[in-house]
Amino acid sequence: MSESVQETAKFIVVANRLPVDRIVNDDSTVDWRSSPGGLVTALEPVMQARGGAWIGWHGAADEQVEPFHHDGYDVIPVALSELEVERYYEGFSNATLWPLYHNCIAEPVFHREWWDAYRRVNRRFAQAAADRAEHGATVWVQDYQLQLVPQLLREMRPDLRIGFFLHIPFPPIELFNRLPWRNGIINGLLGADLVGFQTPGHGSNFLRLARRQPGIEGARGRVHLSDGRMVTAKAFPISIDAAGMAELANSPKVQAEARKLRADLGDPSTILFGVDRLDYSKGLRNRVRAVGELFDSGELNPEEVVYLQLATPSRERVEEYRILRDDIDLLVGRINSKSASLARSAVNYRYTSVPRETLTGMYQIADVMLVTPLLDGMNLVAKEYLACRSRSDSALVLSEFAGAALELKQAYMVNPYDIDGMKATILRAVHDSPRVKARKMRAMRRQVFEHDIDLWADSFLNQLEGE
Ligand SMILES: O=P(O)(O)OC[C@H]1O[C@H](O[C@H]2O[C@H](CO)[C@@H](O)[C@H](O)[C@H]2O)[C@H](O)[C@@H](O)[C@@H]1O
Ligand SMILES: O=c1ccn([C@@H]2O[C@H](COP(=O)(O)OP(=O)(O)O)[C@@H](O)[C@H]2O)c(=O)[nH]1
Repeated sequence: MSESVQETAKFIVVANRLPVDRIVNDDSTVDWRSSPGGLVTALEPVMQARGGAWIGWHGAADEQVEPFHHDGYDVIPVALSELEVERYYEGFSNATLWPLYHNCIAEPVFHREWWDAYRRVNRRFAQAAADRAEHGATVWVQDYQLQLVPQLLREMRPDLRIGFFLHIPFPPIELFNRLPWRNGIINGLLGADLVGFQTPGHGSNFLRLARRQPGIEGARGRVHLSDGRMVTAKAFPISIDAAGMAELANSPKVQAEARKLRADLGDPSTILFGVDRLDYSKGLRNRVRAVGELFDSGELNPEEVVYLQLATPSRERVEEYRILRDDIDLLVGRINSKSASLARSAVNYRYTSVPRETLTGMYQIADVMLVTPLLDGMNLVAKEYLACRSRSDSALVLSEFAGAALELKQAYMVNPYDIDGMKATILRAVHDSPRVKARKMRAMRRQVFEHDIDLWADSFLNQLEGE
């Protein structure tokens, strides 16, 4: 395969994020770092297998970066100004749409200038795809930051096959209809031939709204537009490269890392583990409270049990995320000040991201994995744990409001709003017999290995290309 960047591509992914972030250091030197979040984890192996071009923002403001070749595909950076980062990314995407689509856990903020920036930036992404696509190419647009791209791209290039996948929940009509620009968003999405969702419920919410648009009729997962086009909406639950992760987990390097991590934590008899972007949708406040109360009451003994929680920095300039960071610092500090032995802390909390090998090592030492979002499109962390941890005496505590809960039915299921219920379930996950845990793990691991990222990409793209 050629190592130089191609002028055009017959397969293109368009996402707000590129797989790598450009970091400009204080001394003006430049580093590239792996981008945060599950979207990148999921799409990287798809691009490595298929080749083509990935169009996205490189994570730094006011910087023009030339296209480059990376891991078997072309990376086409789209530039954003500082004001666009503020209004399109932090504003409309992450202070309007993100809370609105996550059940208004935080109050969505509506500003007309943010919407204007969102439209302008969506047009830039659509233009970049139109310029790069071969005649008849397949273009796969990703996520809530780019919901206008399908329609804009179709106007520019009617010859293309256009797919769209939403990684986060699509809200019920009563919430979506608060959005002053709701028709713009629905029409934007209807520019695609196929719109994919994480769960059937999200797809039905979208179809109900689409059918209310003038001139649109629909039945059985499809809508017919007045121009004769047909748009299909369907669930395609996203997944991970399960075999690749298992291989990494079993490598001598990660095994050694796991042993060292366990020793560094003081070799406790039980390790509870959580890893999340520091986002209010992930339910960290309630999770930390629940575990803290278990330490307080002595139901978990801090001499024997450690709770390791990694929170990866996310959207740090958005108000709600700053407040959350302070809240978690405070909660963890309180627990440790009460229950810490001199030798080690009950809660080992790290506000950082870690290399893939280290994270894999952490999954390996986690006796009980805590995944308790208030609402989550899918949650790949739950699936990664299952792929990496082959020991049968393991337990996954999972929120019923994560998309993953529809597939991982044998998990220790919790309502993350019910702190007492969560405490009882965590204790069950710690104390259940190895036989009970083994049965659950076997069934869930089978599900993850049989429904991996290749199956996700193939099902979506085969359907799109057959439409
Ligand atoms: O790009 P950021 O603003 O730093 O945020 C990171 C990503 O977060 C979201 O991830 C979602 O996608 C996952 C994979 O489908 C899914 O498991 C998870 O439930 C979602 O929250 C966001 O949707 C991405 O666009 C961001 O890149
Ligand atoms: O230090 C870290 C912490 C997390 N992750 C990855 O971030 C992704 C989180 O995806 P998920 O779907 O659980 O949630 P999102 O952050 O996308 O909402 C997973 O693939 C993790 O392996 C990572 O690469 N480094």
